[in-house]
Formats: sequence, C-alpha cells, structure tokens
Amino acid sequence: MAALSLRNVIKRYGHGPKANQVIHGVSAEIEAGEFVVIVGPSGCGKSTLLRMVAGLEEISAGEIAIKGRVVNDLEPSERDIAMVFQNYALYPHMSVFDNMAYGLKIAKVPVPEIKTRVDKAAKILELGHLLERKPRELSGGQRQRVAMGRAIVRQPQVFLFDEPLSNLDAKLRAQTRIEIQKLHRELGITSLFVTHDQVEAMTLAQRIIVMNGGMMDQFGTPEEVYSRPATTFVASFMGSPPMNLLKQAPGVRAGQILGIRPEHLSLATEGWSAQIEHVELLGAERLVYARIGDEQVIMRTDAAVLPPSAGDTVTIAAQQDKLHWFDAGSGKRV
Ligand SMILES: Nc1ncnc2c1ncn2[C@@H]1O[C@H](COP(=O)(O)OP(=O)(O)OP(=O)(O)O)[C@@H](O)[C@H]1O
Repeated sequence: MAALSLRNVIKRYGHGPKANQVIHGVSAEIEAGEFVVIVGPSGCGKSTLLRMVAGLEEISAGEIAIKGRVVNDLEPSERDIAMVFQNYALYPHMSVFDNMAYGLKIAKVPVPEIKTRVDKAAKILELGHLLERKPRELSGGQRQRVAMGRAIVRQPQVFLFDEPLSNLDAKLRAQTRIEIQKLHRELGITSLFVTHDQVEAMTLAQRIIVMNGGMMDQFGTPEEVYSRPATTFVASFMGSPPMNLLKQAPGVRAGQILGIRPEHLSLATEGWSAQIEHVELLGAERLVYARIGDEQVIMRTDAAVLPPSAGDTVTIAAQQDKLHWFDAGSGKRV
C-alpha cells in the first residue's frame, strides 16, 4: 500500500466565477519510506500541494490518503504527519528541549517517554549539548536541526518539509542536505520535500515531482527526469545551464523541438555552422555560448580543450544518441 496517495487533487482559491484554480488535478503514489521532492518555480503550487497534505489547506476536489486512510476531512493533528517549515517556527521563549517536547506534551505522551524520545532525537541531530538554550542563542543551522528534531520526536507516518534549507547559506545548505539524507537512511520515514532549487531536488530525491503552473509535468527518479524529460519545461528547468531547445536549426522540422544538453555538444568537422558569442571559464569546465542561425546554444566543454574565441565561426555537432524530440505545440516528449 502506498504511504501517501494523491488522487486527482485540485485546489481552487475563492468561490464561484471568481475562483482561481491553482492545482489542476495532481495524482501520485508515494511508497513507504520514499523521499520525494516537489520542485518547480515560484508560484507553481508546490507549497499549496504540501499544505493540502498537511491539512493546512482544504482540498477542493480529489483525495489524499495516508497509508490508505483518506484524510481530506481530518485535522492536521489527526493525520500523523510532521512538518518542518522554512522559518522553523520555534517558540522563542522555550528551551530547545521544550520546543522539541511541546507536541508530545500536548499529545499527553508520558513524561519519561518524552524524555527518551527527545534525547534520542537530540543525539541523532547532535543537539545534546544545546537542550537548555533558547532559539535566539542558536545559529541558523542549529535552529533548523531543532525544527527537524521536533518533527522526529513525533514519529510520524510522513515528514513534510517546506523549503527548510532556504534560510541557510550555500555551505550550510550543502551540509544540511547530507544530514537530511543520513537522517532519512536512519529513520526511513516517508518524506515529501518542497524546494524551488533543482540541485537540491536532484541530490536529495529518490523521486522528483516537477510542477509547472499547477500541473505535474513529471514524476520520476532524478536520472529519469534529467535524461528523459517529459516536457520542454522539465528539460529546461532541471539542469544548469538548461537543455538547449532548437526549433529552426537544420534537421529540425516544423512542429518539432530538438533538445540537446550542453554537455552533448562539441566542436566537430561536420554539423551545424555556429558563431561564437561568448566563452565563460568555470574552473574545470567552460561554457561556450554560440548562435546557430537565430537560436542561441550553450556548449559545455572541458577547460583543458582549447576554446574558440568570440566572433569565430565553428562547426558544432550533437551526440546523436543524446537527442530529445518534443512536440512544439504541446511541449511533450515524442
Ligand atoms: N491564500 C491564497 N489565495 C489565493 N491564491 C493563493 C493563495 N495562496 C497561494 N495562492 C496562489 O496559488 C498559486 C500557487 O502558490 P504556492 O504558494 O503554492 O506556489 P509555490 O510554488 O509554493 O511558490 P513559492 O516557491 O513562491 O512559494 C500562486 O499563483 C499563488 O498566487
């Protein structure tokens, strides 16, 4: 049985003719113990989807089930979930221990049991020496760990994460990503994690839900999403620099879009004639920006390869087994 099922979930804000539909029928089956990341640009509906699972937003139509039990009409506290928020939402006047224990106290868990669970979570998260501190006496990364600790002690069926790393600097974010992975390996709790950062999605997820304007464009492993994107949107959203999408280059027929990743283009003796616009050195590799007719392409090359210079005319070839074809009308993979 799936740990979490979304069945044609729809969300409208407002009522009647003025209603604004923002989630247009999302279906997904998430297996027990899976770590699923919902990714997409600002406004695509990621938070709304997560908040509907949490019970913080009503569902306009469709069904959400946790371990087979439909939870549409259940309060958040009855859903057996725990959520970690972007702003951590810690109680400022309570110690770290009390912040982590609070939900259990409310749920009338016996005091010795609370102590055992908080101590265990504190140990996993290396917070043991900070239990007496107040949130203001902690670093951003430590507060983030307290927020996770508070979720862990509840021993929920499902963890929900709403961009929990977005307030951390780049280094701490990378480090916390590894901690979250480790935590997931240890606890094996089904997790749904929202982010707008495709790198975070690729590195954390076992499977990724890519949202585009309230629709689910793809649900697949990081590998699938990267190497077989279901739409031009997924192709250009996942990967940096994005996949090149060509409509007019020689060999592309009307109504088609050819997708090719920057790492699958190279200088060659046969192929497209291209004008070099600009070359960027990124340490171990170089990005070469070129123009094929009216369309720009980005090529990724090894920094050791002698680059062309801006203004040069070169020949660029695409690796033939790495071509992606999309329908120009629907944007779907063909
Ligand atoms: N309470 C609300 N009333 C009306 N519209 C809303 C409400 N909350 C969100 N929306 C709209 O729903 C859409 C999805 O919003 P949502 O916050 O889920 O997007 P998101 O992908 O999480 O974006 P972000 O990354 O910016 O948080 C947006 O168009 C937003 O304007």
